[in-house]
Amino acid sequence: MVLSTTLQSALLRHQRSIDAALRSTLQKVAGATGIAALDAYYGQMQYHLGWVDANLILTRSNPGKLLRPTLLLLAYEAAGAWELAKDATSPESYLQRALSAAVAIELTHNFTLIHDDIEDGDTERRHRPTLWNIWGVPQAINTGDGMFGLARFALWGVLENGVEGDIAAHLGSVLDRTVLEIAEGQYLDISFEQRQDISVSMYLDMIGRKTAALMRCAAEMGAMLGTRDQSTIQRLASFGQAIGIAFQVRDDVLGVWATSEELGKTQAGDIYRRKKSLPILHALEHANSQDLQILQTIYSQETPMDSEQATQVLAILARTQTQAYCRTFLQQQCQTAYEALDAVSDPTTNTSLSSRAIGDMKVMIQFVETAAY
Ligand SMILES: CC(C)=CCC/C(C)=C/COP(=O)(O)OP(=O)(O)O
Repeated sequence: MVLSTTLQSALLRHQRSIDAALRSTLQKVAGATGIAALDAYYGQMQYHLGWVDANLILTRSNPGKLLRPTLLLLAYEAAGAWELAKDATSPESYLQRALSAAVAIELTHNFTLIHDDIEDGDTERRHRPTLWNIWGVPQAINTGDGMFGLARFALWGVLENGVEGDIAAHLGSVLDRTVLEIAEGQYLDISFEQRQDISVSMYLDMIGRKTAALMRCAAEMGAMLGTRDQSTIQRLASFGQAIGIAFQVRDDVLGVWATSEELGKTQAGDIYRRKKSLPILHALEHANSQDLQILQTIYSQETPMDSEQATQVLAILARTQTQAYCRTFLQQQCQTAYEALDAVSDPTTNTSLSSRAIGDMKVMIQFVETAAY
């Protein structure tokens, strides 16, 4: 994903704190094992996170976007971390309350990616060999499991950082429920590959679980750490859900219509891969009988799609006005996200900290929205 400079600066603000908290969480657990034979186990986690190379040698780190934990910290600020910030001893010390939850979110995300790469048989992620590709499937499954355990373990760090017991327990239940939802989404996604009867609404439900649930969870957990006001928590959770769906649909739109320069990969790549993403599902629902037959024939073949077939598919997408549908849908999600944030903004009580966080979250929406024009 190529990020705009405004989005980059919004993401950058918390990147260093999240990165440091992630590293110290992993180091604490790895350092406590007492046996050198386990260094390579935690080394695999570090490899997946981009900190070391395949020989477990420190590498010039290219930290991921840390989008989800940043979302958690922004929701925390937006929801009322300012109350704590007022008494904070240093400008950033109020963040401490939320950092363990931010780490838990990022580790949860990465454990699902480790397992996803195995399930999809993907040999590369972020331009590097995947974990299973280097260390084999059994060890990669185990490292993914360990990272899930570490994510849950990390969350309880909130108890050492002033978070009340009832809130900590609730955070745990929201995170666990979300992992279940992500796995439900993944189940649906995999099962859809074998089916020809997937509707747009089934697809939207699936991405709501697989992709948006963790963004909603991040925003909801951040809000829960910042306030006890249920309507604020719900609004930020809705924002997370809407932007999560929008991120996925943006990906779907770019996967079909972005130019190669915009995408950095093959144009219409999702068509060539026969990916059942939103555009194709919309076209299947709206094509006339002749076009439907062409689509079904092309999509049921096992042989690689050639450029003539891809052109035919693109022509059907044009006849079904699928691009306009996707763009309108994307705009609607962005609108929902903006409205949720506006409902959180209260000019009479908001401080500069929460206004800045809301501003940064709006930058995220603007970034997603650009694919709608
Ligand atoms: C329970 C599990 C394993 C869930 C996987 C969740 C997930 C978001 C996978 C990545 O999705 P993707 O396949 O659409 O993205 P990518 O292109 O990054 O693989």
